[in-house]
Amino acid sequence: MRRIGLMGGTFDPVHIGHLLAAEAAREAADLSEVWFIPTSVPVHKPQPGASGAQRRALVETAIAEHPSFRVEAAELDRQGASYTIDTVLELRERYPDVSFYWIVGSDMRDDLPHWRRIEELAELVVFIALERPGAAGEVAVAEPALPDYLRGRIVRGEMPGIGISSTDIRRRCAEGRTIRYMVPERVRTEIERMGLYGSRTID
Ligand SMILES: Nc1ncnc2c1ncn2[C@@H]1O[C@H](COP(=O)(O)OP(=O)(O)OP(=O)(O)O)[C@@H](O)[C@H]1O
Ligand SMILES: O=C(O)c1ccc[n+]([C@@H]2O[C@H](COP(=O)([O-])O)[C@@H](O)[C@H]2O)c1
Repeated sequence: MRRIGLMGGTFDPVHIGHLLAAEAAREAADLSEVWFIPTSVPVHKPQPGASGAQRRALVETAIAEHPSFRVEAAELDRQGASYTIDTVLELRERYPDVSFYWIVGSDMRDDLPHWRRIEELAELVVFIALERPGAAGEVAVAEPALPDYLRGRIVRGEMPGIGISSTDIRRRCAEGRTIRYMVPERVRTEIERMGLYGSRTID
């Protein structure tokens, strides 16, 4: 069975933490592909500053050179609240011969018990959790604290800790500060060209 990783995120904007997490997950679980899934309406955080089309375009730009990465627009096409269970059920119907893995940073791993229909979701995907500096779960021993339905359903992947967040990038843009090397160079120039997050050209 083909093994596909699903990298869900708001990507407001995509940054190198997302890209490294996806690549580390690909290696950790021997995935043949990783599909990036931008949310339409995130269910647990403020609404994005950039539109779905803008966030998707930036992800397309960021992953263009990776032969095994692509964008899956299921959540943007569906619109409304982006619950992962709905996305996974839809993808399983469209791709019955695929094993799906859902990729998360360690901050989200600890949040998993609060996700909609998580017991059902944990039967449909294996989660791959990547360490994220500053996340509460970073130093905790995760497995014993997990509810039964998540035991054995979370694979840990290793990646160099990247203390970058979309929040930090949006703030930097608004303050006219550099985001060079925090995002791929073409993403940076696109953000400036579109004037996103209050950015202006700082070259
Ligand atoms: N630096 C990072 N290292 C590892 N995983 C990350 C990192 N940044 C984000 N992730 C993971 O990528 C997924 C999507 O994250 P998201 O698009 O919300 O980015 P974010 O930087 O957390 O955004 P924001 O700052 O707006 O909350 C989540 O599972 C998150 O844990
Ligand atoms: O389905 C849920 O209940 C749920 C709750 C929190 C987060 N998620 C998903 O987790 C992914 C990462 O979320 P975020 O906010 O870090 O972009 C994204 O695809 C969200 O839709 C999903």
